[in-house]
This record gives sequence, C-alpha cells and structure tokens, in this order.
Amino acid sequence: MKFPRRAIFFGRFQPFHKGHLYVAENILKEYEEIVFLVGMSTESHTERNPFTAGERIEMIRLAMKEAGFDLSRVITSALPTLEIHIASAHHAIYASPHSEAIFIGNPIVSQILREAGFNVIVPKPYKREIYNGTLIRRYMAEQNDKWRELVPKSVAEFLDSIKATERLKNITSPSERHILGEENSLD
Ligand SMILES: Nc1ncnc2c1ncn2[C@@H]1O[C@H](COP(=O)(O)OP(=O)(O)OP(=O)(O)O)[C@@H](O)[C@H]1O
Ligand SMILES: NC(=O)c1ccc[n+]([C@@H]2O[C@H](COP(=O)(O)O)[C@@H](O)[C@H]2O)c1
Repeated sequence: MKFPRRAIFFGRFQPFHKGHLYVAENILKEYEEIVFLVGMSTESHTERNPFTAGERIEMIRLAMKEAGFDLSRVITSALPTLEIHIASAHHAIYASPHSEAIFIGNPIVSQILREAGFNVIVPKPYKREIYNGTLIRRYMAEQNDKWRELVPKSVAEFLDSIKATERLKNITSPSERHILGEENSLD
C-alpha cells in the first residue's frame, strides 16, 4: 500500500503558538499530511503542562483551520508522559500513523529517536525568543495581555473560553510569580 507522505510534529503544545504554526506550515509544504503528536498528554494543571490533551488537540485544530488548512491533512495523536528512555522511542511509532520523518527540537528526545532509527528533523527556529511556550505561560500567569499576540486568534479565543489565565495564575507557584515581578500582587 502507498501511504500518504506524512511527517510527525512532536511537541507538548502548552499552548499552541505561532512558532508551532510556522513549523506546521513548512511541514505541509513538503508533506501531504501532518501528525501532531501531543507529548506528556497525561499531565495537566502543572506549570509546565497546564492544558489537558483534549484542550491541546482543540487548539491545534482551531489554529490549523484558521490558517486555511483542510483538516483531512491534519492528524492528532497523543502519548502519555514517559520515562526518558531509548525504549520510549517506540511509543512514538505505535501512536502515529506511518510517517517518513519526525520534527522535534528537544535535544535529548531527538537523540533517543535518532538512535532508535527515526529520521529526525530539528525545526528551523522562528522568533524563538518570543514564540515559546514558557514565555507565553509566564505572561498568562501574570495576566499580561502580551500572550495574545503570540498565539493564533482562534487559540486566544479558546483560551479565554476556558478561563486559562485564571488557571495559570492559580497553579503558578509564588516563586515563579516573584520572578515575574508579581510579588506585590500577592496577599
Ligand atoms: N518559535 C519556534 N520556532 C521553531 N520551532 C519551534 C518554535 N517553538 C517551538 N518549536 C518547536 O516545536 C517543538 C515542540 O514545542 P513545544 O510544544 O515543546 O513548545 P515550546 O515552545 O518549545 O514550549 P516550552 O517553552 O514549553 O518548552 C520544539 O521542540 C521546537 O522544536
Ligand atoms: N517525560 C516525558 O514524557 C517527556 C519529557 C520531555 C519531553 N518529552 C516529549 O518530547 C517532546 C518535546 O519535548 P519539549 O516539549 O520539552 O521540547 C514533547 O512532546 C514531550 O512529550 C516527554
């Protein structure tokens, strides 16, 4: 059987932002279909992984639709939080439809996948200093509206609908908020 030409984009998507969209657009210039593999999907409501797997899948689909892609080219799959181990690489295979390449920037995970025989491609950085999940989560936790410009409009609307900034504020530790210069707002 001839499979459609596919590539996996492996990430946590916490939340889905414009850097992810840039990578996905480039993947779809070269491949017929994209598989968004949502990592650490069994973790939510933590500072690093505040959103559930379902919420992340929802953001991916909204953003890809907003960007004008036919969603029949967009596949989503999820992996539980795994030990960082060579054997874990094979979980990516069972969770994904047949694919020719896997796009991932995390150096440890990409090394493990490479050693397990995957065709690993590190995405070209696109304004990484602003388009990164860590910064966006910090802005959200400090109720700083700057996060809105860093995600697609439909994602911002979705995040508002689930009161995401309130969640981020409540789950972000005081020490983190101190780093953000928010100490005066704590009672
Ligand atoms: N601005 C960007 N330009 C290019 N690639 C990006 C960008 N942001 C993320 N990526 C790629 O997407 C992959 C998955 O991203 P991930 O979901 O971990 O988001 P992140 O922005 O790196 O989040 P965090 O800051 O929470 O680690 C990364 O390993 C990286 O290769
Ligand atoms: N314990 C884990 O399951 C674990 C830890 C770090 C990275 N990863 C995976 O690697 C991918 C990329 O990692 P980062 O999002 O940290 O760059 C993610 O999708 C994530 O799921 C998994």
